[in-house]
Amino acid sequence: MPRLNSHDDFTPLKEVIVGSAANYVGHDRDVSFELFHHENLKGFRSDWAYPRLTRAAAGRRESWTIKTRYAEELHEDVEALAAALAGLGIAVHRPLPLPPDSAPIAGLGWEAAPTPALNIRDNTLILGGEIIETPPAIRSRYLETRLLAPVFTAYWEAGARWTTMPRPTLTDNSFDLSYARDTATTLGGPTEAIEDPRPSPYDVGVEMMLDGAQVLRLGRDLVVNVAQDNHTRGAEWLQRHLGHQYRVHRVWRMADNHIDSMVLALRPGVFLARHDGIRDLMPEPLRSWKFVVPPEPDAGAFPVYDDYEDLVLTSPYIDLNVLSVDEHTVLVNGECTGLVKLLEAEGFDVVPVQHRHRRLFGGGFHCFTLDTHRTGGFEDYLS
Ligand SMILES: NC(=[NH2+])NCCC[C@H](N)C(=O)O
Repeated sequence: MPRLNSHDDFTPLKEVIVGSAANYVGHDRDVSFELFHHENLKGFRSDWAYPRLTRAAAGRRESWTIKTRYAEELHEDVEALAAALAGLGIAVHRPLPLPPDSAPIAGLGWEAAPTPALNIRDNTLILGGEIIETPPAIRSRYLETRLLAPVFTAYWEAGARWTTMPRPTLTDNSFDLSYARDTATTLGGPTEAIEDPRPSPYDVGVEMMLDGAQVLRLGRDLVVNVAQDNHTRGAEWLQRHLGHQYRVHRVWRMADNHIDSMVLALRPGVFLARHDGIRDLMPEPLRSWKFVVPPEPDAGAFPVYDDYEDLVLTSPYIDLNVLSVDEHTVLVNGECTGLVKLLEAEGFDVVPVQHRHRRLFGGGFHCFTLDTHRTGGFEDYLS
């Protein structure tokens, strides 16, 4: 296994891990899940999005079955993504698949059904030659990175540093509810508060939680989206851990959590951004970059889901979540023709890959992957 080296999202990609959708059978709807996906579950008011939930969710755990056809089609699309990357000459690694009928996992005072290591961008941050496992905010994802342990072990054996951020206890009181309580969503509408956390003998107060996908990596500069105190603590940990070599720029509430359906760097000087306002939310030195903004998503490009049976977890902007293979070549969901055309007009080579159910499983190609080897180094793109 060659050495781990990944400082950015756009220099030539040599090795990547592609998530697995095997045996994705359902979601555990407990307080951690409801809070994390709050914005899409409750805040998005549009006639083609999921209607708001009617019952308070705090403290409850309810399993929500995903229709077999959607799970199978997702699996097909993810396997095709892995094959497309391999076809481009990139070494592709895979997590362990979640076994069928896997037993629930448990923490102090809670139990949850595990989900497969699909959106692997979320719970790990690769910074250069270091693997940093980030503290999960969703209970059912608590052990997800263990499915990546064989790959991480191989990189460790080849010399990588391997770090785990402090693990949260994830009691109901661990969560800072302020974002869910007091913001208009990034999609415009107000959100409904999630109330009524249950006390636990294991309460430790508000904990550090930060997903790798909240971090935009640009060599020695990191842009970290912070929306509430769980994130503030995570960003603080990261700054202390990395010391002064890195510049950790915090951006306030660009998104509820993940940044990668808001803004992605396509090459030095060029961002792909959800809307024009993203420029003003970025750290000052990055505002002079070009921001390419795709046309508004076309409602007709998404499968039609059942308002009550199918849980929509992402916004219609999810196709912005592309994966760059190098500074000229981008893997794009072929179903998103507006974006394909725009990137071609901007001079990129687009590799179209099918991804049908991007609204049901929380991610696109950037989320499903973790680039472990790109040729770029610890550059200063701001000078
Ligand atoms: N790394 C990820 N899982 N990113 C996906 C973010 C999706 C975002 N919450 C949206 O609704 O568009």
